[in-house]
Amino acid sequence: MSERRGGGGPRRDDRGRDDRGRDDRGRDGERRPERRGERQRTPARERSAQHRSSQRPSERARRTDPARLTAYTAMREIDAGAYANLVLPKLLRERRLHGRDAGFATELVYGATRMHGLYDPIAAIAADRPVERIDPRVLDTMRLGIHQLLAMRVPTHAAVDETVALARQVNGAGAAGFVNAVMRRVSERSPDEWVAAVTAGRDPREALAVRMSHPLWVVGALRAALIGHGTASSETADAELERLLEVDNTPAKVSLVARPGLATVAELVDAGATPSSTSPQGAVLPEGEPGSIPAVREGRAAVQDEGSQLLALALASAEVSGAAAEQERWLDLCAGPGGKAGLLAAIAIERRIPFLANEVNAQRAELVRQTLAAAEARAEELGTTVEVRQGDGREVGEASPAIFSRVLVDAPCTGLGALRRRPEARWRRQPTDVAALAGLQRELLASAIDATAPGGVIGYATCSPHLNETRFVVRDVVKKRSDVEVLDARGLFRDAAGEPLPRLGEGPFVQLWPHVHGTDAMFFALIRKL
Ligand SMILES: C[S@@+](CC[C@H](N)C(=O)[O-])C[C@H]1O[C@@H](n2cnc3c(N)ncnc32)[C@H](O)[C@@H]1O
Repeated sequence: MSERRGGGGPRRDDRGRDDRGRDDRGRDGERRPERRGERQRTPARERSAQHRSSQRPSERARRTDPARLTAYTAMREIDAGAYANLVLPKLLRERRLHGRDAGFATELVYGATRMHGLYDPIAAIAADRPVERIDPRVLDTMRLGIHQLLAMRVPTHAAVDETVALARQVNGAGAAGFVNAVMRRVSERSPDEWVAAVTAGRDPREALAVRMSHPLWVVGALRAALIGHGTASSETADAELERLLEVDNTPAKVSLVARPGLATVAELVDAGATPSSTSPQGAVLPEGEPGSIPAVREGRAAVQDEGSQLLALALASAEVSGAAAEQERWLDLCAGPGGKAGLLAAIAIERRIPFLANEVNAQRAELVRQTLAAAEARAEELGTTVEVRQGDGREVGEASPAIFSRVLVDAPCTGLGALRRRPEARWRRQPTDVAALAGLQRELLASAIDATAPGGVIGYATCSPHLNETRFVVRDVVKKRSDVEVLDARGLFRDAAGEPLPRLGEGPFVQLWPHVHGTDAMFFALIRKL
């Protein structure tokens, strides 16, 4: 699209650039005021000034509120590659937005980012042009407006007026007229009518992908995973898939873990959390900032998905025998940023077992050090060790063969099991990523097996249920070796009351699901070294 501004001076497209490609906008894309005397008024500027004076002052001065402006800035940064969960809290802090304003901006950014697979076709119909022909900045404004109109309880007039005010402020007056027309058209139909309009004529899988705002390849991969892990049959897969996609579009609750020996669930409950029914070490924070809880601030507790807690607890409770049992030593091969290492290290320390966390990336290794600081201090008190090492996990098996009793490989993966936490992730991942990670995942698992002492156990985990990152990796690595056996891991997954967790798949592996267990879709395989 090129919504040109009129007049004979430098023409500006709706990217805010003039004919010479100069950008006259600040970080928000907001127009910077010209310095006094910087430029003479051209006839066109004169006309524009006359036009402004015929506008109602309320219209002329109309600026949107800080929450919407912050949401727009976050959307632009996400478009440039930022992560929503990092950029938004930073902007909220910088702009001192708290409470309801912060909540509103968060809902706008997360909702508009997550749902633009549905909103873009709606925008295309309302704008009467493909979204590829709408400037990305203007499209972000529209996505925020459509989310308010179709998914939030913002009154229609406020959603339209505020979106137009935002467009005028950040996209320019020409674009604001265009946004106004699109918002009015969107407001003429109900959400259901829009879904019917954008899915008409599509095959059922594609219609589901658009309605649930997921890339088609992700929908296909998740359906295959539901069947391949034994969670659904081909008859029940579609209903199950729909529930899964719905939960992917629902903000995840804030789960906390009390690291054993450092904090207790009771301490988290005293701070306002409720005990988790899923994890014996877990609690759920209904509202408020986790960072305001002393145990979290001090690294004795942390924010952690209950699925991650369950698999760390499962690895810690698996039986080891032989040489591995004689001298226990634990390894987390791919530890960054340290969530599971934090829980495993705390358990190891209580049992006076040395713990090593390995991570290839220097920055992430530093995060692991920070995460384990409280555990390290406790280890010193109890005369044991917690170490962090930066290095390639693929080399550990050869460098330190057969010395660890329990090894976790929480492999780098596509993260398709944690889409509800990362609104932009579904749009960034590509089917080629799965193949690109395949070799690394196999090499890391093989190295972990080499590093494990006879009688020891290896836990292979991913936060993706994709069959190529889970079952097929384990199958391929195990079939090449005669020194391992796959164990049935299901019995090790127990809820907070100690009862077996239901619906873990057909075994021997465990596949957790957000719509079944309320956790991320974590995969876990338990392998014994013979
Ligand atoms: C899924 S994350 C691990 C998450 C972590 N276990 C936690 O709970 O916080 C995978 C990690 O593997 C690391 N990684 C990637 N390639 C690696 C390699 N060759 N050796 C060791 N770590 C690697 C990544 O940098 C990333 O930090």
